[in-house]
Amino acid sequence: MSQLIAIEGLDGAGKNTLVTALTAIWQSGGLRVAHFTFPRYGRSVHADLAAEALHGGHGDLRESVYAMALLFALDRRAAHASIAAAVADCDIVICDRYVASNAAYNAGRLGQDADGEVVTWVDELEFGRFGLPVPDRHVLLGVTPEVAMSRARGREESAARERDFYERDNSLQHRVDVVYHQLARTHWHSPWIVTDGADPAELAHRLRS
Ligand SMILES: Nc1ncnc2c1ncn2[C@@H]1O[C@H](COP(=O)(O)OP(=O)(O)O)[C@@H](O)[C@H]1O
Ligand SMILES: Cc1cn([C@H]2C[C@H](O)[C@@H](COP(=O)(O)OP(=O)(O)O)O2)c(=O)[nH]c1=O
Repeated sequence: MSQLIAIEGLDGAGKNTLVTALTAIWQSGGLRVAHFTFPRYGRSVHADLAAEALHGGHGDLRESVYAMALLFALDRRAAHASIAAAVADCDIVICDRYVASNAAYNAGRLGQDADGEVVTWVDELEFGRFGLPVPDRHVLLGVTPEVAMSRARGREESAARERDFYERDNSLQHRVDVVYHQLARTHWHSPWIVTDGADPAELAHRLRS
């Protein structure tokens, strides 16, 4: 039976690295794996507008928490059919960021907890109104904000990839971290595993068991 898995964590936590490792492990075991990365930059106008806003474009767009959240949600809505097709075709569909990113970042921005208003709004919009599939499992790559921010800084220097408005905001990263751990503790929508990502082989096995 197909499994939908969401990998969550702060900017620079190592999600992309972990998703690549998990995908390789499962594929080498003969499993059919599909992978999505949100935001879908270059493929979704909503994702591109959000990225441009996070780098200073589009006036005061980024000041609006709900407008930014809506752009990220519309990006996922446009991927709905592709996700459903992947779930039908593959053994595992893994998402590098998914709906919980919108919950954690926007609760963090508003200083709310995981049981606050904006998390309920994201839930009702994306899983309710848009009908996006609920992940079978969530993984929180729960390295500390200090580790994640130092990796994001390292990436900025080595890959000439400028950090955006959220990545530069240390206190936002700390608040998002708190909400992510609240979502994980309460197993928001499905069981959550919190990991430091150091042993992808063990995690790959655990996610299949
Ligand atoms: N386990 C790890 N230990 C040390 N560095 C790591 C680890 N995982 C990722 N990195 C590095 O940290 C940076 C951010 O990793 P990345 O996977 O792009 O994070 P994310 O997708 O969460 O933003 C990259 O430069 C990557 O090489
Ligand atoms: C997918 C998603 C991302 N975000 C935030 C998290 C990140 O700080 C920011 C950009 O996403 P990110 O994955 O960090 O993209 P990149 O590092 O490749 O630019 O958007 C949301 O607030 N909601 C969402 O639904």
